[in-house]
Amino acid sequence: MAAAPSRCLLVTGPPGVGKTTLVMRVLETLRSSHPHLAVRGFYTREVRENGERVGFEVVTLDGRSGPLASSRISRFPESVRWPTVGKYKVDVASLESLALPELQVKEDTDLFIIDEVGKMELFSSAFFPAVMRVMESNIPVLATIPLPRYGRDIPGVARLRNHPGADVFTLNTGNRDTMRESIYNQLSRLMQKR
Ligand SMILES: Nc1ncnc2c1ncn2[C@@H]1O[C@H](COP(=O)(O)OP(=O)(O)OP(=O)(O)O)[C@@H](O)[C@H]1O
Repeated sequence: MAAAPSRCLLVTGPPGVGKTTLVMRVLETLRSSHPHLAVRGFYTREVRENGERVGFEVVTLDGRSGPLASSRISRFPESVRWPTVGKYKVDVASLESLALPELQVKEDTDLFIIDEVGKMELFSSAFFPAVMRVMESNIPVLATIPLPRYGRDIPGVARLRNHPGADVFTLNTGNRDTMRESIYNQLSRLMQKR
């Protein structure tokens, strides 16, 4: 008998390699082949003004969005010490209000999408425990994580990468289309069992 496919699929790769694009395309294909899937989760996308990246936002899979981080100082009162990543200040409360409800483990969910578990998201002390509960549930999950920098993972990310139930897919521009097919096939098998 073939081994059961892993239930936690983690996509990693250098910045801009196409992790979010892969996740969204896999989701679109899954939704057309399995129209009744209950998918929950979120993805993050850039916010651009006049061609310049000025921040990131969180978008839930049911279409709600809010800020994740911004380089526009005016959004952030000086009186508060905001966590920062590079030039961006991170709006942890906004992330939590959108992402945490999406990560609640409910048995009527067929698939979780978590894009991404990165430095900004991990400023929320509630975020990583919520991701771990998803990883340890019996519900399939497709998540993105950053590559280690200078050979070191962000601490929470290392736990996900080394999770016994996880398959890690490392993207580069040469393999991202075949990776997408493998990930789709693996998730499709998992969806048939649900
Ligand atoms: N398979 C692909 N073929 C052609 N272009 C692609 C492909 N995947 C992604 N791209 C393009 O590469 C750019 C970056 O893609 P994407 O945002 O998905 O990368 P990412 O790895 O999620 O980035 P980040 O590390 O910033 O989160 C986008 O402009 C996207 O259209």
